[in-house]
Amino acid sequence: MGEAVIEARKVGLTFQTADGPVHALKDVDLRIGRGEFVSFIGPSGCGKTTFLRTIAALETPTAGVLSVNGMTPDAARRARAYGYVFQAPGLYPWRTIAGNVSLPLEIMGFPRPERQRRIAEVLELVDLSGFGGRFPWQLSGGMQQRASIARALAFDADILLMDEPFGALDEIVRDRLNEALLALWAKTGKTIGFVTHSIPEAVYLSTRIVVMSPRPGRITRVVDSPLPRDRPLEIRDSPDFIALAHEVREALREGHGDD
Ligand SMILES: Nc1ncnc2c1ncn2[C@@H]1O[C@H](COP(=O)(O)OP(=O)(O)OP(=O)(O)O)[C@@H](O)[C@H]1O
Repeated sequence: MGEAVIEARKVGLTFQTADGPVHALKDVDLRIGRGEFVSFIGPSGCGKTTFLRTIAALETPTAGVLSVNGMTPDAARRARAYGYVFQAPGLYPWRTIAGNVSLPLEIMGFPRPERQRRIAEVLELVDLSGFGGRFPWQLSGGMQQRASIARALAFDADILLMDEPFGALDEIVRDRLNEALLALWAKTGKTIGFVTHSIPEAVYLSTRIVVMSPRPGRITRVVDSPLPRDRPLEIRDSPDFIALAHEVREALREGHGDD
């Protein structure tokens, strides 16, 4: 593995709630190298979202050390080290697609010509050229999610964090977006952290799959993918793909067994 972009050492996070402490993460050790595509998979409540949020400085670990591009997550956030894609597209209905993509650039003070150049570039990357003038409600769910990916790409961060971005979409659309995401990853060389509930999605997309288990949320297995980086959708019928999916399923089952 190359240079570490994200490094977690014994990271823990305990939420103090009215019902007592909730151990959302415990002893999470992980090193993500530049250009990797790492998926996080596990049952509901195992801390996948919480871990992604700690990387993005949206939560603060209560134990251990976490670094992003060699900085604290908070310093990395201020240095615009990553784009974040949420489960729902979260586009402003009163802004056009181009206007939504433009928003982070406006906040960061990019001059108008630079904003226009970047908007055109990222809309092309997600195959939405020609839709910049439309409003979110004029687009399908899959197109809206592509627009939210464009917004996360607009300021060209090296890291893309995605929390179940395709969970709400039907399978055909999801397949297409999975293919598009791999193409984008190949083209941009970004480091991607991706949360999913779907074994086939994790296996199709990832160079490594991190299997997590709840109570307390922890990593129970990290599975390296032997699949080539160039992956047509048909690869899902190959013996290597099926064996890998089986391995991830077994790891999920073992994690459950410890409860
Ligand atoms: N702000 C919070 N306050 C208290 N508890 C929280 C908070 N955020 C998350 N939790 C708890 O931490 C645990 C991990 O939650 P998290 O959302 O990270 O799980 P997840 O694996 O992403 O689940 P899902 O797949 O359902 O999204 C859960 O028990 C959850 O209830």
